[in-house]
Amino acid sequence: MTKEELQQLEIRCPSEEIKKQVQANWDAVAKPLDGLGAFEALTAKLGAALGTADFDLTKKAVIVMCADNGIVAEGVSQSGQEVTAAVAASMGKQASSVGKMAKSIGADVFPVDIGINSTEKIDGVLDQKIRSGTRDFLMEPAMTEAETLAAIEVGMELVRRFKAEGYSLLATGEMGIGNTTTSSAVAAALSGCAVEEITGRGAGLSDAGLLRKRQVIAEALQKYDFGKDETFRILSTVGGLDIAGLAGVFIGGALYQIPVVLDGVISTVAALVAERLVPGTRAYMIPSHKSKEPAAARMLEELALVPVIDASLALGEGTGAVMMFALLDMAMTLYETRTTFSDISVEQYVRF
Ligand SMILES: O=C(O)c1ccc[n+]([C@@H]2O[C@H](COP(=O)([O-])O)[C@@H](O)[C@H]2O)c1
Ligand SMILES: Cc1cc2nc[nH]c2cc1C
Repeated sequence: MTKEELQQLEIRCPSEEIKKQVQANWDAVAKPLDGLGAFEALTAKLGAALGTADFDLTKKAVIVMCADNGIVAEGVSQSGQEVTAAVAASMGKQASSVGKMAKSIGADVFPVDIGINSTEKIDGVLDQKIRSGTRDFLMEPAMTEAETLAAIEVGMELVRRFKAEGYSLLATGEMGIGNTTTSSAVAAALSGCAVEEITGRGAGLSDAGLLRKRQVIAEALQKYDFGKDETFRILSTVGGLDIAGLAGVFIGGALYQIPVVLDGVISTVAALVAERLVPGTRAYMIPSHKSKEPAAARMLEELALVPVIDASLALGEGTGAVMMFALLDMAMTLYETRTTFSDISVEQYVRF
């Protein structure tokens, strides 16, 4: 796929009719009108994306893009790149946080090596490595155009494959030391927001570390002098293989009409990248939580998506998205087994 082919992809609009039908089904449930709040609108969005008001969300999976970031050499994270491979290995055994949470609700986790800085194959992790970590973006662009496109295609292809395997809802997750630096840099460039406003402590940084992280991002943004609409150049220059892969997952979700749940700041930045590259993609996005990292709220605003969980989560891996899976499961139980006003012989409430 070339950059031009990517930007010419056309996204089908989800059906407004089905959205209305789901809302009508909710209105028939014996409960106050709009009683389930955002979950009514979100399930209507899910039905519309899936093309039916009788949808089933039983088969769910999280795609976790694992990759390293050359910018870690600049002292922007508390640990070194070796931690990415260690956590990915734990994920491959379903022993990391996301594996445990997903198991509790019967969702599947697919960790993907899209760019871990190691030459070893990791058990339980899909090998889709584009390269062993990106370049240090303070010195040179993190990725080439070809690497960026290849990572986007990995994400798109995984969605195609999981749809064929019968999944009806996917979520995004990631693991990669340094990826809150790449995400903050992309977020600042896409939004024009000040670096100090958008950059947080990631997995845990001292005051001096945070100062350094902000300096590094500010220096890079000055060096590359992006325009806000240069999405692809921003992604390949200061982004990462995980962000590009996740952007591919969102684009694949829209193309193959499978809704995709956002997770934390990295995933939310990837979502905005996807929407800017292929407009219309956001119609297939389901927000989950507002990460503690300040860039997340800003990106959600740009996407006009309102998350239902606000719990200062800052874990990544897709954990917040899996929490959302659990909440959606509860809403779906009510929807699928609905007890209606007519079941209890009460006249249905009308909308004014
Ligand atoms: O999801 C989030 O919002 C989030 C916020 C802070 C940290 N993280 C996770 O922490 C790692 C990145 O932290 P850092 O400090 O190395 O940039 C990466 O593996 C992320 O999954 C994730
Ligand atoms: C241990 C650890 C686990 C993680 N999971 C996601 N990001 C992480 C960062 C660290 C450091």
